[in-house]
Amino acid sequence: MSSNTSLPLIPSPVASDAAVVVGLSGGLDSTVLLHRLHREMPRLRALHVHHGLHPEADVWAEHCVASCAELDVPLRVARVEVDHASGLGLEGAARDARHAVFKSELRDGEVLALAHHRDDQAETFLLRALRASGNDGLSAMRAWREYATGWLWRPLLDTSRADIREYACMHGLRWIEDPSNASSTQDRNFLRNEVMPLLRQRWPQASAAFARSAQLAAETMDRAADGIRIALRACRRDDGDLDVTTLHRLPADLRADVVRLWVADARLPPLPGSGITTLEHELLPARRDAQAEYRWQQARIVRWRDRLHAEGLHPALDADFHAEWNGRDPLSLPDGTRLQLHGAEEFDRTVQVRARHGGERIHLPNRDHSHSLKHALQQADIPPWLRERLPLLMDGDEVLAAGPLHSARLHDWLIDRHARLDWQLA
Ligand SMILES: Nc1ncnc2c1ncn2[C@@H]1O[C@H](COP(=O)(O)OP(=O)(O)OP(=O)(O)O)[C@@H](O)[C@H]1O
Repeated sequence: MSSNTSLPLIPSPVASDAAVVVGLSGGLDSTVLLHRLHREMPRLRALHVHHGLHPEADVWAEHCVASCAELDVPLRVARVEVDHASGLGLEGAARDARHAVFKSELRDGEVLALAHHRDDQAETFLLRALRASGNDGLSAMRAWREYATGWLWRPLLDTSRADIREYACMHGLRWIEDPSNASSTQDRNFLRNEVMPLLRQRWPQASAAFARSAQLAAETMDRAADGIRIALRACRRDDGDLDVTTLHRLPADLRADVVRLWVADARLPPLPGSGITTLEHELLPARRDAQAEYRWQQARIVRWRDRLHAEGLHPALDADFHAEWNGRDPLSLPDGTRLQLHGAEEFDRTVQVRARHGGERIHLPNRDHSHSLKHALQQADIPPWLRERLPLLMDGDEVLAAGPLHSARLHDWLIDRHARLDWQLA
């Protein structure tokens, strides 16, 4: 450590008098970060997300209250419900919930400071390398990047875990040990508890070396970014999807970089090596009418017609979901979809919103007979990733709408009133 009492900080991305919010878990790293920042940052506050998952969760929150009171730093404790059925695993769901809170709590221009350090960086680098990531993934975590309407800053990213611990002891700080860190079931804990100690026996600087490689990958990525971005611009359609024919014309190396940058722009996790292989061997050569996809870490790329589409996986609307709606106020569904009626006060009578069950029929405008909804959606060129998750607007057994597709009755009703029905999918 450079001095016994001070830890060097990576400079903040914005002016030193910017408002900073420390993400405070109550563990060693963020307790040290809070202590280290409190004298330096005149506008500092802390945010603790109470996940309510652990029997000791209240103790962690109380510890954060006490640490902040001691330093006279304002603290907000935000409680969240973690979605156990999200398919992300409990850790992943808690992380998602935490970031949702960070984003909603952050005010314009505020900087969120997280206590990731050099050993975290080394672990992230190794985890990405084990998924055969390219430079985007190997860049691991950035010391700062734009985040929500402000910034995310990792001031301790160049600092080792040992130095953080030494600082805490030196200043008599108290923190809470997370008991789940001791179990090596999780990949990251396995690296931390079993692999890294072994590597350090032979290469004492192993963590620093991996973190340095991450930084070199980030620099390579940044240098090449301009050329890749120009190629990406040529391949990207107005709706954000990639045009397969244009993409195919690029040399394979550049194509891989373009797809990785496109994925990064969509704020999805870095594409593993197997993603590029699947792209080359399955998605690009797929028949135009086939529907091929590649999934990784709660994200997917779908090939449909001449397009590649990338998105985070959305929890599907429950098959039993059912809501009554009079159209007066916007309706938010549990999967994040939002429905809004514009230009009319409300429907003549309450309608229902539910998931598709299959086998439904719809009577379209200017047609004599009803049609299978499945075929009607295909005919309307609605992409499969939307088709899968469009909820239905029903009047009893009659389908009034499936997303942008309207029945003759709803169509006439909206025209009469110069009204409009909007669906926003999350
Ligand atoms: N419950 C919490 N409330 C507020 N901030 C938290 C909380 N948990 C973690 N943080 C902040 O996030 C940082 C990273 O924590 P942790 O490594 O557990 O999270 P993560 O988001 O899963 O990280 P990773 O990106 O390494 O997977 C902590 O150092 C702390 O600053």
